[in-house]
Amino acid sequence: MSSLSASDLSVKVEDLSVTYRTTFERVPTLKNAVTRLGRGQRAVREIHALQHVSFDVPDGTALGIIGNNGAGKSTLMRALSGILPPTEGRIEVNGRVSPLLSLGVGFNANLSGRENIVLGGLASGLSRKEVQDRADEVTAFADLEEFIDAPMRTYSSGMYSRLAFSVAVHMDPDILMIDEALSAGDANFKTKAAAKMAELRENARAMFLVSHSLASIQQLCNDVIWLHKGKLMMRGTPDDVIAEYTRFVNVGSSAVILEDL
Ligand SMILES: Nc1ncnc2c1ncn2[C@@H]1O[C@H](COP(=O)(O)OP(=O)(O)OP(=O)(O)O)[C@@H](O)[C@H]1O
Repeated sequence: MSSLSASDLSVKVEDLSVTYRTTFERVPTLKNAVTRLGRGQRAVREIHALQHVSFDVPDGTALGIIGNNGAGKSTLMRALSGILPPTEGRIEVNGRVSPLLSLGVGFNANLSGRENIVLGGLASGLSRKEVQDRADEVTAFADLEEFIDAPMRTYSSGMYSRLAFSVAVHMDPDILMIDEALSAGDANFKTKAAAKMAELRENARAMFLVSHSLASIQQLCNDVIWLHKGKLMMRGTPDDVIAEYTRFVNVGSSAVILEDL
């Protein structure tokens, strides 16, 4: 039985840890090489990308996720969207989550943009007909009419991101997950994307936004968590958390510098 109350919580994260295990070839030292006759040695490296993170997300929350490179933000988004199973702890999600295509998961570069729209839509739980009905709108929003039948490997990174964003926001998600969406595309697209997110915020149960632009976080979110080296450092209002984070990284409060974090 879920302990999540359908009426007021969209997401509950309890004691979540995610550990990546990678193996690598250890470079043999001369002595090792001689005694082990030059055989390479496999070693396992564990990366504790998230460590005992807990938080609740009430309906109506636009949650910003901030933190330095490698803090665990994308890992958290992957775990929330169900792509990555928790190593420990649990995640309860109440509603349909938008596909996380902007992370490079879900799109197949050998297929056309149009075929990838269908894949993304199916991944987010829509029927083929529902997705096909929206394909033109998705394409138009991404300004990709001319290119939509070309394989995605021929797209620029901006075109790729615009399509990812457009698919994510047109699938009527209950929970909208956006990773670095504001850095997708050019200035014109950024403005359009920000307006779309503000509109969706009204309808979606919750929104998660990972961004290095603290100005965007401040503008679009009403709640913020700050991750650092896999740990939850702080949860609070955008003003409070951004102030603490800025103090932590010791850059002062110049808006120009804030934008560059
Ligand atoms: N597939 C993976 N395999 C192994 N380690 C990984 C993998 N993905 C991420 N990591 C590691 O997990 C940690 C958290 O990475 P993550 O991408 O979640 O951080 P982030 O906060 O999103 O960073 P950024 O701001 O640079 O995007 C990092 O130490 C990273 O090297």
